[in-house]
Amino acid sequence: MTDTAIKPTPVESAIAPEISETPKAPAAETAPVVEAAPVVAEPVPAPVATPVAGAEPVSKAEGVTDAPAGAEKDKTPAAPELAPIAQLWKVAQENGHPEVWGVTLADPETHVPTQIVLQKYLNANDGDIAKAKDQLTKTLEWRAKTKPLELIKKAFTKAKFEGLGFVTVYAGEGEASTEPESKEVFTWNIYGGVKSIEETFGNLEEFIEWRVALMEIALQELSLSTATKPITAEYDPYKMFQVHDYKSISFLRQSPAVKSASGETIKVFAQNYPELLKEKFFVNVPAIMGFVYSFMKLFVAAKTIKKFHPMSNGGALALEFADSKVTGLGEKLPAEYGGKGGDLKALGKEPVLE
Ligand code: HEM
Repeated sequence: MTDTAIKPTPVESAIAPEISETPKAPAAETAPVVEAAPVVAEPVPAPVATPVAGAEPVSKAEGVTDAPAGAEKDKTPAAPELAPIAQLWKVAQENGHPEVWGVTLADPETHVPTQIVLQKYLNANDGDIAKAKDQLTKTLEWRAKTKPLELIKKAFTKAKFEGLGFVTVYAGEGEASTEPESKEVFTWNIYGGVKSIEETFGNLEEFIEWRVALMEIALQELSLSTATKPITAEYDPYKMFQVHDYKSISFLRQSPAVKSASGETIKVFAQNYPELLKEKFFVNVPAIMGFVYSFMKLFVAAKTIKKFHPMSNGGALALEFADSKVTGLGEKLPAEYGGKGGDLKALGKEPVLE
């Protein structure tokens, strides 16, 4: 990272008791990807091992498991177990909620977008199928209840949320292809722009709905529903960058409203949006507020924290993207983040405001 990265102040033990009211987020969003371990499932019909049409076949490690060792010794041959992805598909079918992240779920053997969604639940849980099933079930239940796609159309109060959240997409010159590597999706949270903590964070449910709407807009831009490349435990280009900008925050204490809004958002996102974060930058963090970083980290899974980059100078953000496959990504960012591109108000999408 750049030399603008600030060092968190070691105050965790001093503030640790404060967090007991908020449960620690599950290790979901950024669990390191490992090969999915073969899992013995209840006997069910064998999957049709057709490769995904028009795509690289899903490798055995993350998609297909052999019959359990010793099965052939049984007198009655055991029905072959389902591959982990097929088991997750069964969970989704049994649950009945038809979509996740804008993808209408279908048989992952032939439907790449569904393979991507289900594989992310496996990756988020280090290939642990029981945990992946549990997390997927909870997501399906949450989506059925929350109806996140409808929140994209819902109008939020301008006075509370205007200018606080944007989604931008940057594609390379002449790279407007369907390749996931040819574009980068960013969500921006300009929490430094909050005018009144009570207004923005006071109604927790409304804040979470607005935050979810922003995430769902970003997911639409990621366009998993048109994806053509299956992912594996090691390869997953369907992720986004997130930026929190704390420029000119006018309050130096974390109010209870901010604490519960951030705690609840972290929990909801870790549970329902796993494996969608590439890297997260916290910019314009006043040095005096380094302690907040230490505090926030207490809520977040260790694997997710590895993707966090606090920076005191927002103008240096563009330098962070020199390695991007999108040519000149840094230059495309708004000028206030060190690029030469249009500002967020001009280029970004916001949740609907009224
Ligand atoms: C006092 C003003 C602040 C407000 C209103 C605020 C607001 C929030 C909110 C609402 C979240 C929930 C997650 C999200 O929206 O993506 C969050 C997360 C977070 N904030 Fe802040 N924050 C403030 C200050 C800071 C400061 C100064 C830092 C230091 C870097 C910081 C670091 C973090 C971290 C590390 C997370 C966890 C992010 C995640 O799990 O993705 N916050 N903040």
